Amino acid sequence: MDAITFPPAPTNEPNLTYAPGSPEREDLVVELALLEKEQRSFPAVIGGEHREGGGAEIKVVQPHDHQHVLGTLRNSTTADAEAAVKAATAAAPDWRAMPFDERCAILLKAADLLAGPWRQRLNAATMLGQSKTAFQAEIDAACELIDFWRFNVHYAKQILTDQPIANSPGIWNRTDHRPLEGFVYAITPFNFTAIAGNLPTAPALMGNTVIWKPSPTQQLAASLTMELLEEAGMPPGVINMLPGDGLDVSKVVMPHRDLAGIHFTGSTPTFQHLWRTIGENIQGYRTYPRIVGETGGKDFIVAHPSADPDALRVAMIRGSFEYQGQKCSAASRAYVPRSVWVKIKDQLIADTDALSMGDVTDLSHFMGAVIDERAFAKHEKAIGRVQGTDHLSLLAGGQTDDSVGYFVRPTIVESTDPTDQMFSDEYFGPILAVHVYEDDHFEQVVEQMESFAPYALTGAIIAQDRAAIAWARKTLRFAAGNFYINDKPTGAVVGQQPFGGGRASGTNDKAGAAVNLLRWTSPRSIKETFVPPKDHRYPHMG
Ligand SMILES: NC(=O)c1ccc[n+]([C@@H]2O[C@H](COP(=O)([O-])OP(=O)(O)OC[C@H]3O[C@@H](n4cnc5c(N)ncnc54)[C@H](O)[C@@H]3O)[C@@H](O)[C@H]2O)c1
Ligand SMILES: N[C@@H](CCC=O)C(=O)O
Repeated sequence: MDAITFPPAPTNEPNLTYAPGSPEREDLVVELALLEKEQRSFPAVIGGEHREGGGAEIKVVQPHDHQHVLGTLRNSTTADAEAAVKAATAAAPDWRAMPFDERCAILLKAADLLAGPWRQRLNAATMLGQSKTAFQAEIDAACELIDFWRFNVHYAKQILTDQPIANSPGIWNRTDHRPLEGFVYAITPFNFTAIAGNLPTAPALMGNTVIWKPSPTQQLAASLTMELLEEAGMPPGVINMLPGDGLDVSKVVMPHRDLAGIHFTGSTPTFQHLWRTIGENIQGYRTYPRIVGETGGKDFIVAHPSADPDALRVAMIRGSFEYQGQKCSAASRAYVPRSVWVKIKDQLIADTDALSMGDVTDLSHFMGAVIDERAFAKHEKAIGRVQGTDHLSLLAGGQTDDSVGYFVRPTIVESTDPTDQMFSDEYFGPILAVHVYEDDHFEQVVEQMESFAPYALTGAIIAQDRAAIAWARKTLRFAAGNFYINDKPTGAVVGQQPFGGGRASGTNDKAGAAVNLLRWTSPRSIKETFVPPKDHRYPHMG
């Protein structure tokens, strides 16, 4: 008989520092050298079998050194997708019948493997493939992914133990937290190894089988994550990974009768396309697919005249330029009162111009390159527009160079017009738009920016005045799913600041939290009557 058990209580994985001379730095350098030398092929994983996709070849390169090829993948075809659906369907009965504790143990083992022997391999892959610095790789590929796996086990257990609180005499009520009927399609972005690892495993933990389509530019770390999960004991067919652009995969998977949910993180247009496709196919599904998507942002920092100037300056630099601004949470618009602006402007520009950028295997850099040619071109265009626009002035950065890697200098643009597109459009890179306002216009500025952008992901208020903080917290209640007071708007920690946003930023089903895991269950209410009535007549009938 199964005992009632309690998995180990989760705590956040501590960040290692990679300071010169530290053992983690030495291990990381070794892994970087190994992975740089390898030229891998990245196969699909279908029903536990590793096999080359049948479509066009895509080279996976280092963004900061785009002639350096890390490996190649082949676009997955419709035939690959059909095989993956078959494998996910075949694996489902055994996986959902597997005791919950065993499913938990697989993810807890994966977390321990990542905290130990796999840590520097996945960090190195994330640095080389996604151009993250050692620190940015550590907080993502190591700590956040470990936290997702450990905290999800804790929250899943909470869900299973959530049972009806009332039972009429002679009756026992129970809730059966079933997995969904069908498979889940997990589609993941380039920018976070942790998100890529969480999106397929969260539904799997709840007993679902999954088709996972990672981003081609994150494929190195995605393939290693898949290997790690296999080592942790994830059975064949539970998570089926299909590399490539996903276009042919979606042709098969999106209209499939057994599509039970999509777990997506990426841009708003892609998510809206997927949602529309589900709408167009709505009559063909066995059950209504769950749609969970976390998408774009136009994240803000608003400073009040009482703001601490140094706190503001550091929040602007770190919040906007860490990982080249390629976090959905990155600050890309700031509203600063003139009295504070005059105190920080020169230092802010000097600090920004001094940020070192380059090959991330040189650990002295603050930043690497943007992810690919498309992102580079988008930034060149946005910066090019500044020169010809009267109300915009370039204060820092603006230089771009793609001769070796896709480098875009951290850029600050001042705009006298808070309705410029720089305050509404997501560029997803190192460009910060600043609007300087007169000190007595704080409330008008906040009311204007509250809904000027369509997004509502992250935002920050920097202020010392408690009444101003309280007012901003209330006025900006729906402007951000993650709201920070006197801090940068990036760096949410699992279990501490559950992450996700509303409006055009997504369905706000907080990653790494119970509300997210609930979306992958379909509860069944069970009522048992111990001594059923034997007479159909009611007492009032006499
Ligand atoms: N809110 C969040 O939690 C969060 C987190 C990370 C990134 N993001 C957002 O992600 C975006 C950047 O990531 P990106 O460039 O990888 O986004 P993207 O939308 O270009 O791609 C996301 C994923 O969707 C895939 N895709 C695109 N079309 C598809 C289709 N028809 N069928 C199947 N798959 C398809 C891509 O290959 C990739 O795997 C930004 O907008 C950023 O704000 C949001
Ligand atoms: N959760 C991350 C952002 C993820 C999106 O890219 C943060 O809070 O900075």
